[in-house]
Amino acid sequence: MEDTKVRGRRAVNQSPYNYTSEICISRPQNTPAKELSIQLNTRLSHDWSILYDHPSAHPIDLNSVPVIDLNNPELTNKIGKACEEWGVFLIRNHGIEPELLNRFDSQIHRLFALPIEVKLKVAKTQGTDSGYGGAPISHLFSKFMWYEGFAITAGSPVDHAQILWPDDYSSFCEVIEEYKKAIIPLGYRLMHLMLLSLGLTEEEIDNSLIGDSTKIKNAIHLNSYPACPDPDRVVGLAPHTDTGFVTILYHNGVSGLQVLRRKDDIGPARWVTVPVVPNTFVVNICDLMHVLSNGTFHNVVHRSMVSKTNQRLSAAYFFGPQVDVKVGPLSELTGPEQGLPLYRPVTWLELQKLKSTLHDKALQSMKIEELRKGA
Ligand SMILES: O=C(O)CCC(=O)C(=O)O
Ligand SMILES: [Fe+2]
Repeated sequence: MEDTKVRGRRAVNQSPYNYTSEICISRPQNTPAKELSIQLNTRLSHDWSILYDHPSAHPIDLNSVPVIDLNNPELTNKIGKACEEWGVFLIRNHGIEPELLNRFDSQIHRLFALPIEVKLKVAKTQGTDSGYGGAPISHLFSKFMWYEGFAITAGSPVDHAQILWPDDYSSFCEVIEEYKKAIIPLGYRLMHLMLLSLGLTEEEIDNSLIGDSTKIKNAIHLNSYPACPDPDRVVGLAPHTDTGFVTILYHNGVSGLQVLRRKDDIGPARWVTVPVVPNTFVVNICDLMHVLSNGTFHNVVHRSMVSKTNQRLSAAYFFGPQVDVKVGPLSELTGPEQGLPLYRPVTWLELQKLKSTLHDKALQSMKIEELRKGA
């Protein structure tokens, strides 16, 4: 027993696996992959001490993440309530074929199963956000995460896929394309329902930026959390909120995602494990949807934990505004009767910059009340 623990601890303190995280932030444009890998391996620390910042909910906490059937006749209300109370919910009967999801899953698995030398050929370089690398939020934390990822931000991953699989890159690209085609309408449908639940009319939604697809942009992050010998001392993806409007998350059925439930009548703030329910996606409310809803929807803090025995794979599909689009509280939700706007408008890029310096205080700094105090 003791022996296993010591082995586990050593594995966590010394570079435990044969690939490296944090490639994206530290790889200067021309560093050879091998040299980079050596540099990173000497400074790895995956040992997190802040994991127990909030207690974990009892595993059978009855008050758990809502599961919403998209065929429910009360759908709009259910979605509105889940966005306000939880900022996260599962959706079933979403219309995406299990067969497509199986093929998507196999390709994610195939990607991360490649040897590290091959994956490093498509490592993100400074100033780019597509490709293989560490956690996109790694610059916010001093510890490394038990994570490797592959980001597809600008259209097709074909350039990278050709490098990864010179002889068979099309099966990866095709499935990514099919997945996007299926998930994009689902994202729009969910955002539409969210605005309906806030009381906007169909016409108001059509005239809002959610109704204008040229103003929306999206990206996929494929995530891998390998099995870890000492899972209680590492974190797969550290606590964060997503910055865009909405994230739709696919995962391979290995538990690990946790959301921070706010203090309520039942108890103090606590980490709640998102249940694994077959044939569902997880939907998260992100920062800019919180802003758009003038604070009504909860941008949920979440993190990923890792398993001792199973690799966890996930794919986050992010919907957000185009870089130059300013997002502020919807005018329909503010006024003499509803109240003043809580936030000044920002672009997605601006918010990302604020988060990289102010961390979880970024939204606070955009509060109009806060700005008045400072004036
Ligand atoms: O893998 C997960 O469960 C969560 C991923 C996530 O939060 C993200 O990609 O932003
Ligand atoms: Fe996230």
